[in-house]
Amino acid sequence: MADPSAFNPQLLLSHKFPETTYTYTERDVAVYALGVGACGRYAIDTDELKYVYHEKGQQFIKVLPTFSTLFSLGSVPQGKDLPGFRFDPRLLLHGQQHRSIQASSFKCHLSLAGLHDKGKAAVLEIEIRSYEEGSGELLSLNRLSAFLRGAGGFSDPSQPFTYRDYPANQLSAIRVPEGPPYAVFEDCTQPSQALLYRLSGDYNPLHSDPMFAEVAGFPRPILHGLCTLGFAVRAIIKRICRGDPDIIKTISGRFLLHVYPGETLITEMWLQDLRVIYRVKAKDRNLAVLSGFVHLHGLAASL
Ligand SMILES: CCCCCCC/C=C/C(=O)SCCNC(=O)CCNC(=O)[C@H](O)C(C)(C)COP(=O)(O)OP(=O)(O)OC[C@H]1O[C@@H](n2cnc3c(N)ncnc32)[C@H](O)[C@@H]1OP(=O)(O)O
Repeated sequence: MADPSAFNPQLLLSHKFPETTYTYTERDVAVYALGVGACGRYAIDTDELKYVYHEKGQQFIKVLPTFSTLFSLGSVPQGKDLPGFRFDPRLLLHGQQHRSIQASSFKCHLSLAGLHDKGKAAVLEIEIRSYEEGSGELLSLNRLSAFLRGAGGFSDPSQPFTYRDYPANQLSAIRVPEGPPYAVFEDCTQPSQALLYRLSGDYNPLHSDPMFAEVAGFPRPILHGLCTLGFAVRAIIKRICRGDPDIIKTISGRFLLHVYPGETLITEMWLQDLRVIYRVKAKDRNLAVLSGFVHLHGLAASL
């Protein structure tokens, strides 16, 4: 449990994060796509080759919509306490992710979007708004929740501390429909998936170091949550968007259970107007590992 005397809500809520810049190249885009399994089963997959190769040159490759989730990770204070709030970074798990957006250099503004005392854990929400340099146009909004095991219990249990600065209808916990899914897609992660994904910038040893993973409570390194999310959204682009990534508008997901690199993932999809509810299961364990929803700009012509 957290030490309640270390908790200072005023200090925490008034904390200003430094502005950061995120810059990327076509190479980063392609490395990311490979990291989330694009062309993993079939190197000349016509739906996916465009994320890593274009016959006219690399500047023409397509950017996966989940690429923008990377803007958040470079700028969040991983492995550090925040002013007025203490936690053990080794016990941190990515809990949720929400993003709405595409350009090559951004200014990223971080802010604290929420903090909740769940007793056994604290849920810390961080919002990252990415703006185009020069015009200042808002290009992407990411909100991530970190589930900080062992950092709860910092407030009065009869009135646990809870703070959120965004509308409740943006929360991603979702009820999966009872009926059969509209579409299903099965894909294999590789045993080396996390080692490849980390090259996109998330070097947390939880995903690569067996000793670190053990301290965090896992028999071996686990997959990055955002890698699993990348697999899920690729499945939706394939099955619902008929290969067109630009149809994706917003993405939300809650990480329900860890995934081991090498596991086969089954993504089930339910279509409700312009919303896709999805659930990802680890096939061999038959357990749900991620669920959420995606909003679409429209439906693919062939649906
Ligand atoms: C400073 C921020 C830096 C962030 C950097 C991100 C670095 C990335 C790391 C990773 O990628 S880790 C790998 C991906 N994540 C995972 O594998 C996590 C998978 N999920 C789980 O293991 C579990 O769901 C959990 C998060 C351990 C929670 O399970 P548990 O059984 O302990 O919780 P519950 O008893 O069900 O719920 C308690 C309480 O918390 C709320 N809650 C539950 N899950 C989440 C979640 N995923 N996100 C946010 N909140 C969650 C839940 O609603 C309960 O609240 P109440 O309903 O009681 O109010």
